[in-house]
Parts: sequence; C-alpha cells; structure tokens
Amino acid sequence: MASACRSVLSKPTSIPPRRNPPLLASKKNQNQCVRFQTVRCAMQLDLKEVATVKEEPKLSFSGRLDAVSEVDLREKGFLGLRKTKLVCTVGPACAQPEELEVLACCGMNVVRLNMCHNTREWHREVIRNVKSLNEEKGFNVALMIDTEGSQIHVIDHGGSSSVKAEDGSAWLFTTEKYEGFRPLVVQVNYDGFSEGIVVGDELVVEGGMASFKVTGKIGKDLRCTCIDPGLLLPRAKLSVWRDGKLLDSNPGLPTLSTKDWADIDFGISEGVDFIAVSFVKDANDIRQLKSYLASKSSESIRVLAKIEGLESLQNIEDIIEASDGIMVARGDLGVQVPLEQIPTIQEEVTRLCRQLNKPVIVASQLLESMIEYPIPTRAEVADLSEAVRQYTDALMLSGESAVGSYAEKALSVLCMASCRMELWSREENRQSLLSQDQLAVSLPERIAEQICNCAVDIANNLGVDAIFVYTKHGQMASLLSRNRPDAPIFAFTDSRSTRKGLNLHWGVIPLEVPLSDDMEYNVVETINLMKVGGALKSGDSVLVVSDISPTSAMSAMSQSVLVRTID
Ligand SMILES: Nc1ncnc2c1ncn2[C@@H]1O[C@H](COP(=O)(O)OP(=O)(O)OP(=O)(O)O)[C@@H](O)[C@H]1O
Ligand SMILES: CC(=O)C(=O)O
Ligand SMILES: [K+]
Ligand SMILES: [Mg+2]
Repeated sequence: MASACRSVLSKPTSIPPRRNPPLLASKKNQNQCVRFQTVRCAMQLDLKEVATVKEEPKLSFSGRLDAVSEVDLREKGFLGLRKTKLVCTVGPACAQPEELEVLACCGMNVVRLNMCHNTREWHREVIRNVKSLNEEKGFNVALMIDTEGSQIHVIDHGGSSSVKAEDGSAWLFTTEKYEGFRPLVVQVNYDGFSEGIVVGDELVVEGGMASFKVTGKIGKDLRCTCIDPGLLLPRAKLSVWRDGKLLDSNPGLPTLSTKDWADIDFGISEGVDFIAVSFVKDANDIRQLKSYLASKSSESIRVLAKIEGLESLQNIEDIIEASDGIMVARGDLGVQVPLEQIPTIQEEVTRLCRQLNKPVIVASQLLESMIEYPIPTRAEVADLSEAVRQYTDALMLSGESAVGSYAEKALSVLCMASCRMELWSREENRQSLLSQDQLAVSLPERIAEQICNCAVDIANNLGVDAIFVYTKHGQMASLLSRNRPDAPIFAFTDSRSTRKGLNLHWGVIPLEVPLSDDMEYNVVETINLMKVGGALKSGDSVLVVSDISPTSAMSAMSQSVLVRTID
C-alpha cells in the first residue's frame, strides 16, 4: 500500500502555516471559549430547536470513513485531504482485483467502464470486483459506465498498431466487412457513413492525425487521396469537413443507440452509480435517459453528459441543467473543434458547472505520455494543474490506466499535482474570486443556498478543521462544495446512492450513517464516531450544516449552521 501511494513528482510536503491565522487557529484558546457555539444565519434557528423527536433515539452508527480518507487524515490532517476527485478508466491493464486495489488505495474515487470496448461479461467481472473491494476492504469507489454512442470510426485494421498514410496516396474507405489487413483500404464502422458526403469533402482522422480529400463515390464507399500525411490508428475517429466547416456526419443517428440502451439496462442491473452519455446533443438526450431510469425505479443513478461535440456546446447551459454532472471529453472534442479552442471551452464549461452547481470532470490525455513512460511531461503536469486551479471537481485517466504500463504512477501524479495546486489556491484564497449567482427558485432552496454560501464564509474565516453536513440527497453537500471551502466537507447521509454520487464532488468525503430527525443526536453521534475512528481530536473545531427534512419553507428554516469545538 505504501508503494502505491508513493509520488513520482515529489516527496509529500507538509502544509505550510497559513499567512493569516484564522480566528480559531489557537487550539488552546478554543478550549477556553464556549464549547458549543451557534452561529445563526439569516432566519435560522438553533439546532436544539430543530429537534422533532423527543424520545432518546436508539440508532447505532456503523458508518465509517473510507479506508483511504482514514489513512490520509491520520497522516496529513484535515487540510492535507485531497479535494479533487479522481476517475480511472479500467481496461485490461488494471482490471484484476489486486490491480484495482492498488488504484483504490492510491485514491481512485470512481471507476469508469467504457462500453465501447470489451464484452459485458468482462465489465460485469470488474463491477463485481470493485463492489467486493468496497465491502471487504472499506473503500468507497463508485462505478460509472460510459456509453459508446453513435460514433464513426475506423475499425481495427488488424495490421500493426498504426498505418502510415503518405502524401498523395490513394485510399478506399469502405463499409464492407472483412477480416485481416488490406493495404490502402480503411474499414469504417457505420454503414451509412458516406451518406451526405460529396466529392471534394475532406475526411479528417482523429482531429488531424491525417486528412483525405474525397475524389469519388462507389456505392457506399469513398475513394480518397491523402492530402495531409499522418497515421491511422485502430478505432481512429473520423470527421467530415466542407469548405472549412464541420458536417454533421451522422445526422440520422440517435445519441443512444440500441446497443447503448442494452448497456444502460446492464448498468441498471449491475447497480452502477453513474451513466456517462457520449455525444450528447441537447438536454432532451439527458431527460430521455432520466425518465427511463425513473421508470425503472433507478433514478438514483446519476446521469453525466459528455461534452464532446459542437452541438453539445451550442446547448451547453440546458445540458448542464438537465444532467447530474458533466464530462469535458477533450478527446472527441478535439475531433470537432480546433485544438486551440479546447482550453477556453474547458475553462468556460468548468465555470458554468460550478455556477449551476453540477460536478464536472476534465478528461482525456491528461497524462497521455505515461501510457508508455513512467514520468509525465512538464506540459502534462501544467495542464492538469490548470484544471485543478480552475476548480474542476474531478480529473480522469483514460488509456493511462486502461492500457498503460504505469497506471499507479499516473494516479500518483494526479494526486500529488492536485494536492499541490489545491494548497496553492488555498493560500492565494482564489475561491473568493468566483461570484456565486443565485441558483435557487423556491424559498427553501434559496435559504439552503444562502446558508451554504454563508457557512463556507464562516468556516473559512474561523479556520474550522472540518465541515459536517447531514444530507438526504446531497443537495447541501453539493452547495457547500460549490463554494470550494478550505476545510474538507464530511457529508453524512443515510442513502447509499447519495454517498456514491457525492464521490464526484470536490472536497466532499461522504459517509453512510443512519440519520435521526433529532439533529442534536446526529451531531453527537457522528462526532463520537469520528472521535472513535481517530479522525477528530480534542480541540478540533467543526462547522455543522444540515438539510434533514426540508420539505416545506417552515422546515427549511430549521436548517442551521453551528460551530462546535470538540472536547
Ligand atoms: N475495457 C477495455 N478493454 C480494452 N481496451 C480498453 C478498455 N477500456 C479502454 N481501453 C483502451 O484504452 C484506450 C483509452 O480508453 P478510453 O475508453 O478512455 O478511450 P476514449 O477514446 O478516450 O473514450 P471514448 O471512446 O469514450 O471517446 C482505448 O483506446 C482502448 O484501447
Ligand atoms: C472521454 C472521451 O470520451 C473523450 O475524451 O472523447
Ligand atoms: K465512450
Ligand atoms: Mg469520446
């Protein structure tokens, strides 16, 4: 386990002291001041007034911190806990139980299974291995399936891993199915791919690996000449351009194909936590899947929209609002938009997601060179650090973990670089730069939102060690996370799916515990739980927020914020 968490970037460094000591920084003074201090926010009532269950509750708390947070907390303290979440694509290089365990102990929060590859039986085995790890070894790794979508790509040509296309060479792009390798012939996966393509159009491979001009059509096949030499890789993606503009090369294809629906049914039956939808065009794609999940009583599965095409960018706000989270899928995005636009798109989508309170994953080629090499390039470290500086919720590994030789090292690089940038951002107090527009519509929601904004201000100003939030569906945990507080957010929920869903949220450490309607009881029990586990010590201070049963404006007003010093 120790080696799994070793850094290839630098030795872990201790957290330097803050420049402005927070109000509660002196533990000695804290112990002398009021033990139980309630800070009222706007119309809020004291927690003690919230209690609706008068008799002594008899719940026993069995929930534990996940194995990784427990070790991190012991070794690095509250401020040493990493806030940025890490997603790993699982492929043949890391699918065995012991390999998954190494990644889990190295900080993997979510496993991504790309349904483009391999069989359902293979994916089922991985899902079961991850669930066993969680149950038997105390990890809290969530599961995501990623749909294949309707994507036009080259079929594995069966030859060497890449084929060179020389300038001026003549090629045939065909939908004919054949086995083995034929020189100067490219097999395309979708029968209707050449519909709408005319002589003179350009076929671009993988956003510019190689380009071809269409010189003739023979039935469904295209004769082409290479006009920009380069490489054809197995499963390379194709885009079609006319007069410098991208054509929608598969206008008739739905976002979710028949195979995708079968994969979604598979995900439901295997109990995955997230479904990431590839090539989302508009919010209806997401709504359609959400209502399908509701009809299967699986609305607890969170739906992520992958932003990887022009259309998704045109409908970005609606898509973010309709979904439970976003993935900036820079791989395919780079096939459809000029590469120099990707950094600004990433920053804008990341900002919008935070504004609209949805978690966002920055994905693809973060550490591409580590598929082959044991250290990253300087540029890769700079790129992923920039995503962390932009306060993305999560970073994702693709080929680096799925097929690379150094999955564990790549994950350590993500860990070290994100912790380093989080520390820097905290020191610079960057979080105050983002103005939070009001999101909520109804009074209870507005109250919840304002409480969370104020609570984070209070937590930062007082320099509390941790934020505790008691939450049914994760809403207040998410609203707190949106403010990117200095202290980690421990989210206590009695819903397993809420716990798993919160795995993707910046700075949230979710725990599953039975919750009582008596908030005072919840606070005492969870503080005891964390003390017994060694996570909380005497003199630590905790800011407490709750959204338990905000079913009406009246009960929403009973949400409270309080600060408690542990005795
Ligand atoms: N389950 C798997 N089985 C075999 N190979 C896999 C698997 N998952 C990923 N890979 C390999 O890892 C590489 C990177 O994986 P990833 O799934 O991230 O591809 P991607 O092209 O970025 O995703 P998408 O197809 O969603 O755009 C793939 O090209 C594939 O070779
Ligand atoms: C992750 C993914 O689908 C992409 O980058 O294209
Ligand atoms: K996919
Ligand atoms: Mg993609």
